[in-house]
Amino acid sequence: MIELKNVSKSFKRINKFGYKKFNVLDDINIEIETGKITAILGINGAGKTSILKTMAGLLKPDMGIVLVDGKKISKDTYNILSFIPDIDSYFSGMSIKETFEFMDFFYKNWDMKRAYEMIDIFGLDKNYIMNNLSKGNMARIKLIIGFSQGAKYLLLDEPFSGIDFLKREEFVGMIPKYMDENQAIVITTHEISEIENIVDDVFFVDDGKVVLKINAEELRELENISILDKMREVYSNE
Ligand SMILES: Nc1ncnc2c1ncn2[C@@H]1O[C@H](COP(=O)(O)OP(=O)(O)OP(=O)(O)O)[C@@H](O)[C@H]1O
Repeated sequence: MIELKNVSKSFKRINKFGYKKFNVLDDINIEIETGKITAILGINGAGKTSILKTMAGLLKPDMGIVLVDGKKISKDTYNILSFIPDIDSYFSGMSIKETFEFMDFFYKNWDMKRAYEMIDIFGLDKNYIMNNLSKGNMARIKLIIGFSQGAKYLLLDEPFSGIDFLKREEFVGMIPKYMDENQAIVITTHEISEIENIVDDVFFVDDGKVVLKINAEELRELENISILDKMREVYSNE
């Protein structure tokens, strides 16, 4: 389990009066359970990426605590967390094959068989050069890298940006297909409709706060409404 307990983080922002502190994360409490796909949902600037970076140990909270399997983030926890960022900054001059070889060297649990299986499914060629990839193919490679690192916790920041409408269903379907039961996947998104069918827990984030947590199954059973409807309800009450 990943636990964020009373996590707060602020940055300084410059304005005409000088610097002003503003809260990016404000007393966040989140639990990520294994065997589940969890979505962190919110509009632009809500704090989704900051939450993911905090889970990955890349952003240090000013207050509160982050526990991964009951332990504070350390070198040991890095091996069980895989953070796939929104930006495409991978190894620009390398081919896909060379990128995989680099990953194999770097990550002790790298699964080369899985990586090649996934590029076949996506119809990619291992000799493609990374910086020539289209946005959609880069998104696919990032998903492959995430799933092949063999990490228990896979943190995917906006994984669907760049994937066109027609291919999204196939792409989204790969996530539960490749997920192990003792793994947990966290996805940030502002478009819940595309993952509505695969997600278990959803944390609605607004202005650095968790404003609602729902379980997708319970929502369907108890309220008989979709997550998208719930999202409209939450954000229209502002
Ligand atoms: N290092 C930083 N320094 C200053 N401000 C930051 C920093 N990182 C994030 N912010 C600000 O914190 C707020 C939340 O950013 P964050 O990237 O977490 O939001 P988000 O929900 O992921 O947004 P988006 O959907 O646009 O990616 C934004 O206002 C952003 O400008």
